[in-house]
Amino acid sequence: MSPSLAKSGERLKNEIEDYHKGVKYLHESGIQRVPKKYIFPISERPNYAINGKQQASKLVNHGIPEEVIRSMVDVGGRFFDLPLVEREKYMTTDMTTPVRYGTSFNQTKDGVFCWRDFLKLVCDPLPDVLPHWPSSPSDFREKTVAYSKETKFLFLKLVEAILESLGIATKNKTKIDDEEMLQEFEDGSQLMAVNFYPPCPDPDLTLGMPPHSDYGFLTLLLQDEVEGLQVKCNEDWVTVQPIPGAFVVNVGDHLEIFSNGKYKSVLHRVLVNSLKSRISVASLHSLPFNSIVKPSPILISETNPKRYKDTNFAAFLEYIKSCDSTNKSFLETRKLT
Ligand SMILES: O=C(O)CCC(=O)C(=O)O
Ligand SMILES: [Fe+2]
Repeated sequence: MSPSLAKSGERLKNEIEDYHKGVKYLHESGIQRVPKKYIFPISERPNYAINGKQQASKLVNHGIPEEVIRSMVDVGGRFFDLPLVEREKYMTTDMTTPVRYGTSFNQTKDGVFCWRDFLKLVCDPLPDVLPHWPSSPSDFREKTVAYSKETKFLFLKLVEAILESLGIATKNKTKIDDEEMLQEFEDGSQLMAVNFYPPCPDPDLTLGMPPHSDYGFLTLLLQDEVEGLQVKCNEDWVTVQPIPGAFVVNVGDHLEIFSNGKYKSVLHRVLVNSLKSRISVASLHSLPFNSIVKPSPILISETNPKRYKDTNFAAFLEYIKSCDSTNKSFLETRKLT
């Protein structure tokens, strides 16, 4: 934990407590919420610009209708506008529930809370999880289902491109193995995190999210027009400028393991600001929950030995329950020396 976070713990503790009692500046200060209407210039032609050397890429021209994207940000914002009695129905420390409303990064472990609330939704299998999702706002499920389906489809397109870039699958998917592999991703897990960062009275003293990498294969991240996301490039933190309607594609730990280190998961964090609230929607995709994630055997040879241990979700969940899971620390435990 950085000293500035620890300091924020002393300075902001009372304000944070007030915030989690549901008071929040947002309702009292009259600060304008995220504007709800944008124009999203997404052209028709798909153009998947994924480059093996990049860890986070912005994806435009992805073909997801602008209305689906706009509605997701809008309905996500309206969920966080609900009275606390409505939101707190979904508060739980049980990480295995299909819906979880909470705060900070890891609520049960963080000594100092980050300036972020979240709603996490397990998206598969949809018929099982949907009845657990919030029923308020009344259009929440409809809008979120549409968004989760579109992002899943986009994820599969990206996986095809990534497998091809690694020389694992062929372009025309003529091999049975290729189809089986893609099927596994199709049956894979999807978790959505809707993040809400209220205006913070002293943004220099805290963070919206601490430095971390996402555990999955890829994250499709949608941010509204308020900046805050930063990725670590060499020694610098670089702000990822929001482009309306574009996705930030973050490589997660599972892809780093699967590619035996050819793709590197991206370390990222979120800054907050004193003026505007911010919303982001992260769609985390990976293999099925019970699958073993391991370096692809096709990429392993005598000259290119296996660099990561096999892992699974259970190991990850155990880890985050017991340790501080920031700074790519889980991935470090998976490395073979
Ligand atoms: O709010 C953001 O831009 C990033 C959110 C994020 O990193 C996450 O949900 O894992
Ligand atoms: Fe993240």
